[in-house]
Amino acid sequence: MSERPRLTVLSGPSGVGKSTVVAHMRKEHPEVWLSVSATTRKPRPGERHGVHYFFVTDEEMDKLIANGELLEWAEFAGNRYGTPRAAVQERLENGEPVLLEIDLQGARQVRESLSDAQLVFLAPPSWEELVRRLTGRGTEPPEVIERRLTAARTELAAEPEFDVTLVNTSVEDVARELLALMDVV
Ligand SMILES: Nc1ncnc2c1ncn2[C@@H]1O[C@H](COP(=O)(O)OP(=O)(O)OP(=O)(O)O)[C@@H](O)[C@H]1O
Ligand SMILES: Nc1nc2c(ncn2[C@@H]2O[C@H](COP(=O)(O)O)[C@@H](O)[C@H]2O)c(=O)[nH]1
Repeated sequence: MSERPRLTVLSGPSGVGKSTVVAHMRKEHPEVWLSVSATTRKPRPGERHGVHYFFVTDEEMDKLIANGELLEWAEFAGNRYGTPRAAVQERLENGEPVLLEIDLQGARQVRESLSDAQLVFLAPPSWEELVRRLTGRGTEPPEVIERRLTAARTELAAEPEFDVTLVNTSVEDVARELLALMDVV
């Protein structure tokens, strides 16, 4: 057992700013390793296979799940997402810090399988600001935004399950706090 948590989960409602915070953090600290998830979602403009996600078909996702290749997986707002197990295991065996950016269902599964994982909840400054960010991103049609906001109510209610809550008012501040929690700085 290590003295500090070696795997950190960053979770929080869709649109709260998880990817923005992680991108900011990794710009300054590219050594922080972020797991690349598999998803059945279609790529957004600018998203690249193997960089932002491994974009897979439903059949490929079925196989990943059936073969036990995912550390955790979940269905979120009509698509499936999962964390490839082997790459995470390899980093943990090398003693490298690992970061997962995943939804609440995935965070719960990680807590079950890796009891020393550190679960961090990213919260919006307000509900109105969350809606503004998710809508303002302009990547989803209104019906998908509605599904994500429905999920967000459940996710916000689960905040007490997490070890730490960070409120995403300032990307710079949250990125610094997350680095400190991961013991990178
Ligand atoms: N602190 C902040 N202040 C203002 N806007 C922010 C802040 N953090 C992120 N945003 C904006 O909010 C929008 C959503 O951010 P982002 O895509 O990072 O969210 P996410 O939590 O990763 O969403 P998802 O779970 O859907 O992938 C983006 O347009 C981003 O620029
Ligand atoms: N349980 C998992 N959730 C994941 C994973 N990768 C991403 N996510 C979460 O899905 C939603 C939607 O993501 P988006 O890119 O379509 O906006 C968001 O909460 C992500 O954090 C994963 O491997 N497992």
